[in-house]
Amino acid sequence: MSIYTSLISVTEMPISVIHRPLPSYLDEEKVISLMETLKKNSEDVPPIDVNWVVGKNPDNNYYMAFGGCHRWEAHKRLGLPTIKARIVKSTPQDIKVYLGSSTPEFK
Ligand SMILES: Nc1ncnc2c1ncn2[C@@H]1O[C@H](COP(=O)(O)OP(=O)(O)OP(=O)(O)O)[C@@H](O)[C@H]1O
Repeated sequence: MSIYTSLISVTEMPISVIHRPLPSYLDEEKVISLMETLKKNSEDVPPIDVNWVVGKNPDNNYYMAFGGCHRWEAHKRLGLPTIKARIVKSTPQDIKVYLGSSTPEFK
């Protein structure tokens, strides 16, 4: 088994547990087009990347997404409860690349 299979997995995740700390800049036509694809051929829409950090307390799991803005918005507008996610096991240092000094404390 490759190391990657233990660190990365694709799953349907409840949208409500994923945090998106950065604002999305959206191309309206792309959002609408993605909504159509989700309705007709949802398998054509690949998973978004979700960074998973385990807190200092190992019971605390943090799920964060930085890209996939259009796919996220299309799911939200359709009222879908879950989104296909590629979960990437990450460290607070990985999150710092995106958030710098705004990186939260992972308790
Ligand atoms: N109707 C569609 N319009 C755009 N992309 C589509 C559509 N259907 C399937 N896709 C796929 O969905 C993915 C969209 O990725 P894309 O990088 O364009 O946007 P995003 O990642 O959701 O948003 P952003 O890049 O702004 O964070 C691509 O892999 C694309 O092939």
